[in-house]
Amino acid sequence: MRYAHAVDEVRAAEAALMARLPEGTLMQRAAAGLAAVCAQLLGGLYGSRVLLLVGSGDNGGDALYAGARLARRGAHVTAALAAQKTHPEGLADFRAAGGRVLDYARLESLLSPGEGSAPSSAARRAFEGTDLVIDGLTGIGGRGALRGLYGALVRALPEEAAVVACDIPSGVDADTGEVADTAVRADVTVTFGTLKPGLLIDPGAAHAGVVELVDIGLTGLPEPAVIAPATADVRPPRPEAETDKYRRGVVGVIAGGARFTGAALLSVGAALRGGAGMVRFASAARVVALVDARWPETVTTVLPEAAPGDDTEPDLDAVGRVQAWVVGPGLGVDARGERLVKATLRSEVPVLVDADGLTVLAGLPAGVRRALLDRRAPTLLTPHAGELSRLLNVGRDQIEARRLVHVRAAAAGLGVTVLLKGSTTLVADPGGQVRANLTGTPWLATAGSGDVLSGLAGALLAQGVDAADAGAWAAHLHGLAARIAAAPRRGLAPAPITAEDVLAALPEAFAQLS
Ligand SMILES: NC(=O)C1=CN([C@@H]2O[C@H](COP(=O)(O)OP(=O)(O)OC[C@H]3O[C@@H](n4cnc5c(N)ncnc54)[C@H](O)[C@@H]3O)[C@@H](O)[C@H]2O)[C@@H](O)CC1
Ligand SMILES: Nc1ncnc2c1ncn2[C@@H]1O[C@H](COP(=O)(O)OP(=O)(O)O)[C@@H](O)[C@H]1O
Ligand SMILES: [K+]
Repeated sequence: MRYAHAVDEVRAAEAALMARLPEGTLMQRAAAGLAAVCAQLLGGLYGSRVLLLVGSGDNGGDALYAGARLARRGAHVTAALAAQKTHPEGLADFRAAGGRVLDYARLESLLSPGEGSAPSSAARRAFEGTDLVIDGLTGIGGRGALRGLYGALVRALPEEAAVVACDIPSGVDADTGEVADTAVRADVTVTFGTLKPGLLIDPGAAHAGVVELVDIGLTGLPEPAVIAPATADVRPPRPEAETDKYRRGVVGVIAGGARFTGAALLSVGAALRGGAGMVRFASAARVVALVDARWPETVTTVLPEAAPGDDTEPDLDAVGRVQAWVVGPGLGVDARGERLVKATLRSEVPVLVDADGLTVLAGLPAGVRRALLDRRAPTLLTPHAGELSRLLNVGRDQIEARRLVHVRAAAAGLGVTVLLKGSTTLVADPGGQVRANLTGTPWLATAGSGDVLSGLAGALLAQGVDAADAGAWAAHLHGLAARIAAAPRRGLAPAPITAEDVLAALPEAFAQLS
């Protein structure tokens, strides 16, 4: 499990620890860890060229002390001072170690705009041949878009240099992962004491690269703001010797309609491979016929088409008993879809609402929606940013830029567990606990892969897994399966995949859990 704590909590824990330790101890621990990672990346230090980006705060102090350590071991280190005033003791130590200083005035003239917004050729020349950049512009104190020389300096960095960010890539909001404008793109981020949420959530996570945690002795941290399960933390139930198909859990899938049939096939397939003892499927005759043909192990029910004007509730008892419902993939957003979503939510078992089911929910009057979601059994909604945008009435771009805020708002506002899909999948429960998913690949952004996720999570719900774990574990397995499908053998470059490929790789993803 990886744990990420909010900035305020980190500061409080640091303050308590600093009060017990000689001054400067924590910064030395941080700098030692940072320098060790840089030395490892560089291989040989002798003759290597290192550039420090030094901001006005303690993040710059870490970079200066780390730079001094590398200089003492033979590296040529230059500190670009991007603020008029930088950490004085760190700077003194850096100079004493033989580091070269590019002071603020000189840096400012190097960065003075060349043609258009491109970095001036003077800055390009000055930074040419850099092997490694250490980014110490802003850490947990960074707020908003990079100001002053910071942005121009980041844009002028040589592309070929490796970049190590100190604590968090500058320009990324440590609490949320939001990026207002220019931000450092790091190969490695060396973070101190605990992870910060912005390292786990896009767009920040994509800027952080590999995250290395350095122990600085921080203790007494409260509950993390975000947790990210590792593969070892994903523990779906395993059948006991004397189990039977009913005891393992039966999942009911209601999916597909007049327009879409593929979603039903994918969702049912994933439910079957997700470890439930049985899958029941109910839909229109045409969809049922397809499911029967593709997945003969499914127990299917044809739901009678309602006559126009007939608004009687569908009879879910006719489908048989289930331990969880999945409703929505390819369902359609017409009156029939609405009646089916309402019927499942009125049941007393866990319900996962996905895809068209979510659009139906978004279209209901707020009071009706609230009453439907006010249920005792767990409810898990699995929107992508577009679906969440309809539920919250917030622009899709806003949701993608500020995932954490919006997934929390949705879970708290609707009183249910919400899994927000996308480049970072987040699962929030109404109490504010958030899980971030660490697996997956951008190749997963392919039509139908969400339907696989819903079937898989539904199967976990039917096996008695709580909504937050069902969502987080399903996302983890789904991401593992996608990686296996995209690069089936070690050393192969990832290739395009289909949702069917993800479905086919689910057994191997489960096998990786043991
Ligand atoms: N507090 C501690 O005990 C420790 C802190 N450490 C380091 O200290 C960092 C925090 O240091 P600080 O609190 O000084 O904060 P930072 O160094 O992260 O940033 C604060 C400074 O950056 C400026 N700034 C903020 N946003 C900016 C923006 N968008 N554009 C331009 N300038 C901006 C502020 O005006 C302020 O001067 C941590 O991230 C970590 O690297 C480590 O040494 C470990 C111990
Ligand atoms: N950039 C990305 N990187 C990794 N995973 C992604 C990315 N974009 C989307 N995904 C994942 O792909 C799946 C797409 O699901 P969804 O949007 O519901 O598509 P569909 O409705 O076509 O099935 C989700 O699991 C989502 O988290
Ligand atoms: K930084």
